[in-house]
Amino acid sequence: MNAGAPLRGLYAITSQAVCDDPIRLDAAVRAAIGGGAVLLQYRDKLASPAQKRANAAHLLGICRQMGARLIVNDDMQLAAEIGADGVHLGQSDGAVAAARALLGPAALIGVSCSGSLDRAQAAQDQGADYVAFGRFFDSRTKPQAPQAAIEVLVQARRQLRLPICAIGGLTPDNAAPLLEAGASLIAAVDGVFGADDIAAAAQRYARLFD
Ligand SMILES: Cc1ncc(COP(=O)(O)OP(=O)(O)O)c(N)n1
Ligand SMILES: Cc1ncsc1CCOP(=O)(O)O
Ligand SMILES: [Mg+2]
Repeated sequence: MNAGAPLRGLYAITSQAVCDDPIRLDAAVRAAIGGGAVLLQYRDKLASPAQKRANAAHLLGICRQMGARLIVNDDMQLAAEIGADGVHLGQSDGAVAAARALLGPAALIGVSCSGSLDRAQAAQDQGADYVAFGRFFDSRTKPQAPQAAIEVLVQARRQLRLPICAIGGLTPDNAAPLLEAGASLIAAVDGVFGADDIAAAAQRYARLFD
């Protein structure tokens, strides 16, 4: 995916299990991008700062080689240090303005909005590049995340100009209505990285965008 290409397609987010083993991480991410993921998020809640830096830099190399873009979860400093394409910010991960000042005008800054249009409007006003809503379904990765209703996507599409990402329990079999409702990015952890055949799983999501 070229810098500046529309934010549309499969957004694969690393699972903790793949992050915990650098060799497995390499193979899994290559399979996900090979299968069609256009964005990769490095989400790793357990590694040491040094290991995270090494993993993130390694993933950036894979993304550059394979034509995907790398977003770092939570940590704008790490995104800046390795020259990632962007950062994903939840409610306690720092401000959009701070990330913009650190990462520059070309960086992709995503913001979690759960089910809140007000948060999404604020994120857009502050200069975010995409907003993420969810979880929409049961999620093995984050079962305690608050549930959002599909209708929020319809309203967000009407109200906002930013690309909309849907997340939370999304599979190739349940994601189509979310695209119809207004999402242009489908984010998945377990559906991609929990699959026996990661490339085939990614391909199934990617076909939703044909
Ligand atoms: C694409 C995308 N959407 C939402 C999230 C969740 O972010 P956050 O609320 O900060 O929770 P953690 O992922 O940090 O546990 C995300 N990471 N990516
Ligand atoms: C990080 C996050 N934020 C809301 S749901 C979720 C987890 C998504 O993972 P999965 O695709 O496995 O449900
Ligand atoms: Mg976060």
